[in-house]
Amino acid sequence: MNRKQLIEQIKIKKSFLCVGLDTDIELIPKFLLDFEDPVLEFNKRIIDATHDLCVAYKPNSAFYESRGIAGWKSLIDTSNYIPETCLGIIDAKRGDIGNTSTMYAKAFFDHASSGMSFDAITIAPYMGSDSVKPFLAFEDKWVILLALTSNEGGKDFQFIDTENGRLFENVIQKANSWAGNDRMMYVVGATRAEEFLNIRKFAPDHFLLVPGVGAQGGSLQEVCKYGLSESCGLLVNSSRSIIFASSGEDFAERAREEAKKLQSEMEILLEEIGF
Ligand SMILES: O=C(O)c1cc(=O)[nH]c(=O)n1[C@@H]1O[C@H](COP(=O)(O)O)[C@@H](O)[C@H]1O
Repeated sequence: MNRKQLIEQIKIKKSFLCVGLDTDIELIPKFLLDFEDPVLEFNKRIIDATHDLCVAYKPNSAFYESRGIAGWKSLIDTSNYIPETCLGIIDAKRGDIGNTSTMYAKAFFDHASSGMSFDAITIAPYMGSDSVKPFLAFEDKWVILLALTSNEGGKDFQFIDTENGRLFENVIQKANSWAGNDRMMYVVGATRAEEFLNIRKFAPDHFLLVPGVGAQGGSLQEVCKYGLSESCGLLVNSSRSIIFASSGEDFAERAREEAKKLQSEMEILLEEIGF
């Protein structure tokens, strides 16, 4: 899905919600354990219940890799179940020397090779340009670079002063020369709402992937106050607060209710900026 198509979906659905598929097999309703692939069954029902309310799904690969072969199979089958009207983001936080990055890119982007063809991948910037560019060599795919993360430890390095501002500002400025806003997004945690105004100086109309609303306590209103751009420019992710809203048989309906609450707030926020 390219930038134009993503913006179209945001307009159609009046939503910039990303549902995080952090599907912990220990937390899914017990009755699903009778299915051949309980995680896939869970994800399918979540997707069926929410796809008209969100514009992206983000499986976090840790929850799948941790289950070995069965987990990879759940991830592959989930990737192929994500509808075309939603951006498929694999949250893998990769990045390595060039030839290794190319293999990571093949793993998540090249359907003929791995059975998966996500639209976008989260990447750690620490190893620099030659660790990121192999992902950009795959046509029409997005890199979502970690800039300012939502966790407490994000402050350990990301706020260090450099001659080009703080390290996360430096990351954005540098990465802007690797690809435009049609191929590059940045991760900015919802718990850092006060920084959005500043980030928009460096990335005025880039899409920002914003995790941290819901279980981590970030505020959608605060993020939007400073973060919305003229093309919307936000994908706000929530994982646990949606997918684990109930541990009973009604989990998919409850997930829909939680997604609907966020979508309704988003609709108002989009209207306010005339989007
Ligand atoms: O790259 C991410 O998505 C990410 C970056 C970040 O700074 N903080 C963060 O929480 N995430 C991811 O976003 C999701 C947040 O999940 P919830 O806290 O359950 O909504 C998890 O998959 C995290 O790995």
